[in-house]
Amino acid sequence: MKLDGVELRWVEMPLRSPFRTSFGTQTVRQLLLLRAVADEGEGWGECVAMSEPVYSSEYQEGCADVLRRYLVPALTGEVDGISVVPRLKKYYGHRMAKAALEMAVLDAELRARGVSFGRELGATRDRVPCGVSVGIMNSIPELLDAVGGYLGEGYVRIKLKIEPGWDVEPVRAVRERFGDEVLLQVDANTAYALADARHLARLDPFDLLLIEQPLDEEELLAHAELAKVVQTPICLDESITSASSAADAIRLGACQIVNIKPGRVGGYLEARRIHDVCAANNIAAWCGGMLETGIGRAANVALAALPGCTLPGDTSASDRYYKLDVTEPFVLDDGHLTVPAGPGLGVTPLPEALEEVTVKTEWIPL
Ligand SMILES: CC(=O)N[C@@H](Cc1ccc2ccccc2c1)C(=O)O
Ligand SMILES: [Mg+2]
Repeated sequence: MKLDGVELRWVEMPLRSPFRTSFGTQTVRQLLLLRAVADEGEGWGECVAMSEPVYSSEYQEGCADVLRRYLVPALTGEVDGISVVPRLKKYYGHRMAKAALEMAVLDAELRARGVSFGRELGATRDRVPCGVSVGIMNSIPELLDAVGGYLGEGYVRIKLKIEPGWDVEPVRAVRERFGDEVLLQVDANTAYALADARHLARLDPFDLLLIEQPLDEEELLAHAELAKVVQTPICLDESITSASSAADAIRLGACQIVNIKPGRVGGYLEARRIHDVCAANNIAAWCGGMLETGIGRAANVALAALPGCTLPGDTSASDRYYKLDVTEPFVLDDGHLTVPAGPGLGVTPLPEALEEVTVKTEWIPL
C-alpha cells in the first residue's frame, strides 16, 4: 500500500462532567485524530496524548510536531500496518504518536482486506464486560451517587481514582454502601511513595481486585518492595511501555496484573505482544482507557476481546465521558460492549459530529 498523505485533526470534546485524578482535573478532551489516505483506501487512528504532559511525557502539540516532521515523512513507498513501527525505529520514543500512525495505516490495510481489528488481533469473543473509572470527588456522598449511577447502568467493575487524602475512606464507603460482591479497584496514577506502603496496606481488608500504579512509573523495584507489604495485587499502567518492559516488571515481581494501553505502548500490535507476555506468565491483563473517541474505543474493545484480557477493562460506553461521540455511540448492553465486526475498526466518523468537534486540520503530504 502506498500513502498519499496523512490528515491531522485537532479535536475538542467537552466532558459530561469534570474528571479528577491525582494529576489534575480535566473538563475537555483535546486529542488528535489521524486519517491515512492510501492508494487502497483510507484509515483512522487516534492519538491518546493529553493536551498537557501530565499523564506521560507526550502531549498533543508535541505529537503533531513529531508526526509532521519525522514520523509521517518516513512512510514513503510501500507500507502496511506491520511495517510502520519498524520503519520508525530511528526515531526514539513518541509511542503515542507512533501508535496513532500505525493504527491509521493498519485500519486502511484491514479495510482494504476486509479483515476486522478483532480478527487481526486474535479476539476470541464478540462482546466484552466493561468497567468504569470514577474520578476523585468533592465528597463521599457525591462519590456514592456516581458509583450508584454506574452500577445502575450495568458496569461490571468500579475503579476509583485515589490520591493521598482520598483513598481508604472512599473505598470503605463504597464497600459499606454497595457490599463486598462489587468488583472494585483503585488507580493512584503514581501519587504515592514506597514510604506509604503501610498506609496502602490499609486497603487490604476491602478485597480490591488491584491497586493500579501506586508509585512513580520508573520505580519497578519499589513496586516489588511494596508488593511485600501490601496484599492487594499491584497492577501497572504508566510503567508498562513495551512487551520487554512488561516481561521485566513481571520477572521483578513489580506487578501481578497489567493494564494494557495501545497508545502508551506504541500501538495495537505491541499491545498484542504484551497481552501474549502476560498470558504466558499467568498474569491477568485488561484494556485500559484514555477517554478515547469511538475511533479508539472500537480498537480498544477489539483488544479487550483477546483471551488474556481476563479482567473488565476501562472500555466504558461513549456516554461515560461524552454527550456526542464522533462515531455511532458505544452503548452498554447488560454491562457489555459489542466488538465491531466490520472491516478495520468497523466504525467510521459521522461527518457532522466530526465537524462539530474539529478545531483544526492539517494535511501532511508524502
Ligand atoms: C480511564 C482512566 O482512568 N484512564 C487513565 C487516566 C486518565 C485520566 C484522565 C484523562 C483525561 C484525558 C485524557 C486521558 C486521561 C487518562 C488511567 O487509567 O490512568
Ligand atoms: Mg491508570
